Amino acid sequence: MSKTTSTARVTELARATLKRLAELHLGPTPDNYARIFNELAQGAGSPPPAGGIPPAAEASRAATGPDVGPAPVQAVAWGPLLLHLLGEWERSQAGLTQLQKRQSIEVLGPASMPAIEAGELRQRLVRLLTQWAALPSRQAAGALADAPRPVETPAGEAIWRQLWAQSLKYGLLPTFTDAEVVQRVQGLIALAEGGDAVADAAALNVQSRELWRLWDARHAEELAVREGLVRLFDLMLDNLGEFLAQDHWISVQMSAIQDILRPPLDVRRLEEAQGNLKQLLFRQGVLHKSADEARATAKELIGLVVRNLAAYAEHSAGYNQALEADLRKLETSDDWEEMRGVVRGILEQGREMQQRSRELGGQLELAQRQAAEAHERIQSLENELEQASQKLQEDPLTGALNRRGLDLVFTRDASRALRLKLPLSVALLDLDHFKRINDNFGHDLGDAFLRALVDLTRRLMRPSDSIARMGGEEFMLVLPDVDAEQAYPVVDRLLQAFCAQRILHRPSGQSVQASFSAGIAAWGQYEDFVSLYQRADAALLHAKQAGRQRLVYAAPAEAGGKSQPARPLAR
Ligand SMILES: Nc1nc2c(ncn2[C@@H]2O[C@H](COP(=O)(O)OP(=O)(O)OP(=O)(O)O)[C@@H](O)[C@H]2O)c(=O)[nH]1
Repeated sequence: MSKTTSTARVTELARATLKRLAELHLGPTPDNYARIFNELAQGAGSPPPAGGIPPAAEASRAATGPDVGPAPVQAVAWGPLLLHLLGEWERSQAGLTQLQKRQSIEVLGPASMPAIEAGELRQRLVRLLTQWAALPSRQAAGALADAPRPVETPAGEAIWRQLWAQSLKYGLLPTFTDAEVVQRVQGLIALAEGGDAVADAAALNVQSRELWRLWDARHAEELAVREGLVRLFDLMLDNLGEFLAQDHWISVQMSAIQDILRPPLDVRRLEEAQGNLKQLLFRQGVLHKSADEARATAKELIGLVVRNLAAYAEHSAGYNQALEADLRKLETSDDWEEMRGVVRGILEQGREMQQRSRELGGQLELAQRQAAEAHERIQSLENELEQASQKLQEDPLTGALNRRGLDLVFTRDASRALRLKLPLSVALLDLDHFKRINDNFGHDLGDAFLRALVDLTRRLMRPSDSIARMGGEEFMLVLPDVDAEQAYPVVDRLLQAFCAQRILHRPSGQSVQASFSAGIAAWGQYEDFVSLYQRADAALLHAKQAGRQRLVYAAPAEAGGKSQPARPLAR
């Protein structure tokens, strides 16, 4: 066997090894590589490579490339894509000449490449590589005959290098932050763009592979770390939230952060939510610190008063004892001089006591004033803190609770109902023909009706009742202490007041009226929220189907939470 033939075999074996690694979803580590290479070499009757991994192994997974077929084009990362391009460029596909490959790349439009958008370039590349990858290799598997290497023309080489440089510049470079990787990519772009084509081709090849290896290692590790962190963070929040459940504002923060972490993680949503949360946390942090300081001041004042009172009590106890002794002396003494001395002493001590109590009185008054101020400050800070926390639970348009707020309220009211064995009902409200109102009079008027409903609810219902916006024009009322029959007149009163209320549409001068339909459901003890919501929703649907502007009872929870033909009430 000639030296050239042996080298070609090893190269082919290396390529087959990489393919096998990819099929088995094994990482291209030296150990995995050596094991598979040996297996294939034994199968093909070739000796295992001497000196570890042969040069072709450096192609890593490029020989097979990423699974560009089924993955959405946007999801294909540039790194694997470019490696795939390298691999397919080097592979000899049956029925595809190197000239045809070069022509396909020319068609990608490298001449106008600077004008091509990165996404468009990626799409074109993916399409092309999918076609190339579908073609079998020119040699049958296991046949390790030499393949004639197509000869590169200088023009083809130039196009290839240009495509490579543009892909790196517009596709890969913007995705890196790591300084070392960025530097390497820039070096590679410079190499691909200029210089002596023939002399630099080998360097370009080697450096591209090195870059890929570096990128692959960093990327895989970074991904694993990020996923692990999110999981860890989520777990921590779960436990911390429970642990701190009694601290209302912290538990609200926890649920807000968990909302952000809920997949799919969308970068824009993540950044927006992080921004809001940061602001809120900062604000709450400041308020908390001020409240703590005010509390510490109040504590200090109380300590001062107690210390003064103790000193005063000690002193007055001493005064009383001295007074008793003087009085006894007065009773038993016949000596006028002695008696005068005793009386003088008593008067002196009395004056001292008076002075002391005046001082203490002044101190007490000051302390009392400061304590009252501190108390007021604590209260107002705590109110502000509460309001800041509530913002996280509020729908910004109407001021009704949002879904998170509803979760908290429902959990609170349901556990209270369970504890006190009291009923609890909900009503699911949906504005009628709301689209028509929006379409005819504009969204501002639509919004005004949404706010009007929430305002009316606040005016007409008990302070313990709550209203939450479920989304769009759908709201949920949570009514503690009432069953469905008792909830009916309450919701009916709201419906009548809402229908009677007209809102002026200034541009047309029309006064517009709206209505809603509702499904009323009594909570079955231990029933979960989803089942309660579904029953109320089924009743709401019946109310809509029966003509709107009406209330319908939901099927009882005992019926397994399944809706039954609803019982419309006379209206
Ligand atoms: N003004 C305003 N409109 C909204 C808001 N959220 C959702 N909507 C609109 O509410 C309308 C709801 O329309 P549909 O779901 O067809 O319901 P509908 O017209 O009320 O019909 P029925 O419920 O069957 O009586 C849509 O046009 C939404 O765009 C909002 O915050 N403000």
